[in-house]
Amino acid sequence: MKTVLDAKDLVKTYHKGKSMLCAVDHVSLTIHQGECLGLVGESGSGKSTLARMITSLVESDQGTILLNGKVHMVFQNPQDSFDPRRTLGDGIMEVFRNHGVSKADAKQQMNKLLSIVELQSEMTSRYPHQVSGGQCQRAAIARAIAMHPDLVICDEATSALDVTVQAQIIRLLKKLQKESGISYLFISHDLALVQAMCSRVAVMHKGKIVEQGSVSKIIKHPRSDYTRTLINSAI
Ligand SMILES: Nc1ncnc2c1ncn2[C@@H]1O[C@H](COP(=O)(O)OP(=O)(O)OP(=O)(O)O)[C@@H](O)[C@H]1O
Repeated sequence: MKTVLDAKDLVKTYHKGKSMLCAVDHVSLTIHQGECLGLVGESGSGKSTLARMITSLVESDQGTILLNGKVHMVFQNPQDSFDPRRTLGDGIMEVFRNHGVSKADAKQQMNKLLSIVELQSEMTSRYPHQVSGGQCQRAAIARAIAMHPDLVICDEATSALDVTVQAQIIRLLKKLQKESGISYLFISHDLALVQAMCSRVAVMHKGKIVEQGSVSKIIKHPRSDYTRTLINSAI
C-alpha cells in the first residue's frame, strides 16, 4: 500500500523568554493511501503544531517528513480558510488560478467541486460571514480538495459546528475518502467522532505519541494512563 505520509522523529520547541516548551517531542507517524488516522489529545498536547509542521506552516527543529503527493488542511473555523473581503467563489477559484487554469476552466471545475461537496452554486457569490458554518466548511473542503491532494489534514474541522451539521460533514469526508481514495489526518479531542471516522488512532500527550493502533483496540484495551483518562472523560 502506498504511504502518503512518513514523518520521523519530529521535534518542535518553542522559546518564551528563558523557558522552553517542547510542543512536539520526537513524534513519528505514517499514513497510508485511503487511510484515516485519528489524532487525539487534550488541548495543548501539540496536535496543531504537528499538523502545521506536516504542512510546512511551522518549521521543524528536527526530523524528516516524506510526503507522497499534495497535502491540504481544513481548519476548525471554516472562515479561516477564506479571505473575509472576497466571495467564497473567488476563494475557491483562486486555487485553480494559482495553478495557471484559465478563468472559464476554473469556473467549470469549481462547479464540479460544488456538486461534490453538495453546496448550492449561489453560495459562491456570498462572503464568508454571509453563510452558515456548515456551508462555509463545505466550501473550505471544496477548496482543500481542488487540486486532488493525497492527504487532507482536518484540524478539529467539525468542532465549531452543531452536532447535526457535524454529522453531515463527517458523511461528506467519508464519501470523498471512498470515491477518491483521499487519506486524512483527523485531529479531534472527541473520541466518538474519531471512532466514527478512523480505523487507526494516535494518542498525543504533552508533545509525545503515547500510543497508537486500531481505534477499537485502544478503546477496549488502553495501555497508557492518559488514554484511560481520555476514554473515561468521553463516556
Ligand atoms: N507559536 C507558538 N509560540 C509559543 N508556544 C506555542 C506556539 N504555538 C503553540 N504553542 C504552545 O505549544 C503547545 C502545543 O500547542 P498546540 O496548539 O499544538 O496544541 P493542541 O493540542 O493543538 O491544542 P488545541 O487542541 O487547544 O488546539 C501549547 O502549550 C501551546 O501554548
